[in-house]
Amino acid sequence: MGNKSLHIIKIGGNVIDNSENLYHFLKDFTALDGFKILVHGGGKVATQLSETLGIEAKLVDGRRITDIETLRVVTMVYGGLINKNIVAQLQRFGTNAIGLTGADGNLIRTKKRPVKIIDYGFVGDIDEDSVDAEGISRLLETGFTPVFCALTHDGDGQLLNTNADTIASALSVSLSSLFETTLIYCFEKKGVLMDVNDDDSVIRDIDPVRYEELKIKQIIHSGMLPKLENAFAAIACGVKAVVIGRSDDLGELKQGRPFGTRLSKTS
Ligand SMILES: Nc1ncnc2c1ncn2[C@@H]1O[C@H](COP(=O)(O)OP(=O)(O)O)[C@@H](O)[C@H]1O
Ligand SMILES: CC(=O)N[C@@H](CCC(=O)OP(=O)(O)O)C(=O)O
Repeated sequence: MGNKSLHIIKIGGNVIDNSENLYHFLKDFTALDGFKILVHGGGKVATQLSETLGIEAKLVDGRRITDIETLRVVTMVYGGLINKNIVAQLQRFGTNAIGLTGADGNLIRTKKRPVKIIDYGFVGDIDEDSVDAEGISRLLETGFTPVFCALTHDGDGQLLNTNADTIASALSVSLSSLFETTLIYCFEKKGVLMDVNDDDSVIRDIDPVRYEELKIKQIIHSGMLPKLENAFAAIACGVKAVVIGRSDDLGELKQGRPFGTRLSKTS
């Protein structure tokens, strides 16, 4: 593990969809010290545009079935609309952002998900060789702040749709060999909650044993399940810390105040 600190921060569709939240988040992101990478989703916006275009959005366990028409939509939405807007806003705040898919610079190469029971279409699965940590490190050292969207490629000319939480986790694992890496998942709630409707019920620490209990009691469900699977996979593979919290509260981190839910390897 390197001794330079790196924050990898992922924002989801609900943050991107709200221009005020996005503005505040990007301002706080700019204020964070050290090396930084931003990863964004945008599933909500892609679903909205698909429906406007008369293309039915199909998701199984939070993963989008990406046929050729849907791939065109997500390429426009993730790689174009959302990515370029975020980059332009970060430039306004003085962050020298560079917007990337995994195809750019061959930085994230994936394999099309094999068809088992479900055919996910043009969805890319990340493996241990997918991320070019050295290439990303060179960008960071040159002064750029990479902004990755949820698109990767197979090296054979095909763009693939890859879940943004998984990209953030894979980047953090791979870059842990070069940096002391913290992975932060930002979304619209204050953290992992005991009651999903009560923002004052943040669970401050979760280890794998507690996670299993919370799953059985169905306190954690839907989109939070793959997020936590990705998060635990990251800390098991050398990522220094994983935190899940509200995008609006990112400033608390800089102030050293409690922020969201922290995941730990053991209790
Ligand atoms: N215990 C929990 N605490 C907080 N959120 C939860 C919990 N269980 C399920 N969720 C759901 O998980 C969602 C976050 O996952 P997801 O929609 O995939 O996030 P993102 O916005 O990053 O894409 C929340 O909007 C919430 O509805
Ligand atoms: C394969 C797959 O499911 N890809 C995701 C990528 C976007 C994403 O992850 O967006 P959020 O973080 O906003 O959910 C999708 O198309 O929904």
